[in-house]
Amino acid sequence: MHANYIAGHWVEGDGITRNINPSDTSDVVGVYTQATLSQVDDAIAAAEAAAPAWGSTTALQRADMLDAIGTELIARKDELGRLLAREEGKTLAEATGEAWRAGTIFRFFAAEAVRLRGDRLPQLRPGVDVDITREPVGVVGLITPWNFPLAIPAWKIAPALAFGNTVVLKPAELVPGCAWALADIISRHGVPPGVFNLTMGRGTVVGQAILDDPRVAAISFTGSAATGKRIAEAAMRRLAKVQMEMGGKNPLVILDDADLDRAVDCAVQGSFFSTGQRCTASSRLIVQRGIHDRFVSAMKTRMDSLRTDNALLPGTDIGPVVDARQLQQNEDYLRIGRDEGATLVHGGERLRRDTDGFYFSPALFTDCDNSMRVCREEIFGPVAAVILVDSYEEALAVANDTEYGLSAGICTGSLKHATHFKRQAQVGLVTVNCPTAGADHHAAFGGRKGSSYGSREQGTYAAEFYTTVKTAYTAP
Ligand SMILES: NC(=O)C1=CN([C@@H]2O[C@H](COP(=O)(O)OP(=O)(O)OC[C@H]3O[C@@H](n4cnc5c(N)ncnc54)[C@H](OP(=O)(O)O)[C@@H]3O)[C@@H](O)[C@H]2O)C=CC1
Ligand SMILES: O=C(O)CCC(=O)C(=O)O
Repeated sequence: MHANYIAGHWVEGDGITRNINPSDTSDVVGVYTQATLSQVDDAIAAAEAAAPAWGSTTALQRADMLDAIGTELIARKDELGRLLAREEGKTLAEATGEAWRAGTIFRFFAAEAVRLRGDRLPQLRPGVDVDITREPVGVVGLITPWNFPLAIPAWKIAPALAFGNTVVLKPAELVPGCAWALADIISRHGVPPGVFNLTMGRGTVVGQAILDDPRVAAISFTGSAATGKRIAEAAMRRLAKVQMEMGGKNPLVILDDADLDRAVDCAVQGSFFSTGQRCTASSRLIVQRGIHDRFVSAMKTRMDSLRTDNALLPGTDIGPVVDARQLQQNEDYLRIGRDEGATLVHGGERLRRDTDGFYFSPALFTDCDNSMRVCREEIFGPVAAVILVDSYEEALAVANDTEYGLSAGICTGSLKHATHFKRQAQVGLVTVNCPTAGADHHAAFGGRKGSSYGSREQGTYAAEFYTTVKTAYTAP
């Protein structure tokens, strides 16, 4: 049994989660405990008690610990990648890349800890100095989803600790293995008891208890828009600082002058890699008339060559869907799309493989209209909808006609259109001749409209959420 990590101790709760491999449902990755409400209370109390001392450590002390954690993650990327692929279903290559990415994130924030800057402003009143410094927020609650079980916890935990906060992490119940492995590594690199706590269990129980606790000063959440709204309401009720990264319905625009091979690469990677289970996935492919038929035909050819199979097998391009519920959701949207008049031109089938898993072939719809539900609602699976347009102007209008605003891409050879799109796309992340998915850890990550709320994650921008600004006037 894998236990929670609370106040520097491994503690068993009273329920269990069996972590099932979506590539092979007979494979139990591990058995994980679920925190009781009193254990969540203990974790928050420990984090609160540890906060003053941790906030007073030197930046170099914190940097050294984060660097050591990152170094271990990178050194063990193959083993951790295997664990991730087993519990979440990403291909081994993607999962190993994610383990490496988690390590580089810790190392990046190790350096950020010592780079945190303040300001000294000119005096306005004679003899009165004005300084601006950034201080830790206090106890932060981190609630994370299943689709990036190492990278997302890493990009929340690392800046939180770097800037002197203490942490209570609630990972998604579907993927406790990576969170537990991360806690195990953190516990062995000198982080004092109470500074980092892991409480596993259900969102509606453990997550809700963290959300509602007044000692938790800030909440960082990634997950669905529906849960995000509940998180926002709970945070607002008690005026907690909150940051939320939610869904997307991300457009990839393909203009007549695009390089066809590159456009197909971007679409296939963005729509189907990681089984389409990314908030940055390209789920709407907005294609200009002159290239439309060639693009659809080239997509079908490329999709024929994609192997959907066990995530651990070499040669697998697309792993399984994460669980039976998500598989059902994907299939429901295929039916909804067909009923609305879209044409399924490729994939969308449940597949049988040597092991019993949730296999679903990437699906491509054509003849889509942006008002259809498959073009408006996040499916969170390997399903892309092609929308035909006549001009760049129409493509931009369709791209922006969504309640979401996370990422948007354009494939074009035109500097004029690329430049205009970069400025006019109503999103937080815009790409030109690159997939809409796949963010770098040193750059700001987040969106607009219904996709995100609060300040940006990652890069130097993360300091905004994990610190609070203090202005000091001093007459020496
Ligand atoms: N944009 C994104 O990055 C993601 C979007 N999604 C979308 O969300 C759908 C459902 O996925 P799911 O994982 O259930 O997403 P959720 O939004 O339900 O879950 C995200 C996290 O929030 C937790 N949570 C759930 N309810 C509460 C609550 N009341 N209070 C506090 N925490 C809570 C979950 O816990 P637990 O699940 O352990 O109970 C999980 O840790 C997907 O089909 C997909 O459409 C999912 C993942 C990521
Ligand atoms: O595209 C990425 O690399 C990150 C995507 C992400 O954060 C998500 O899907 O939740």
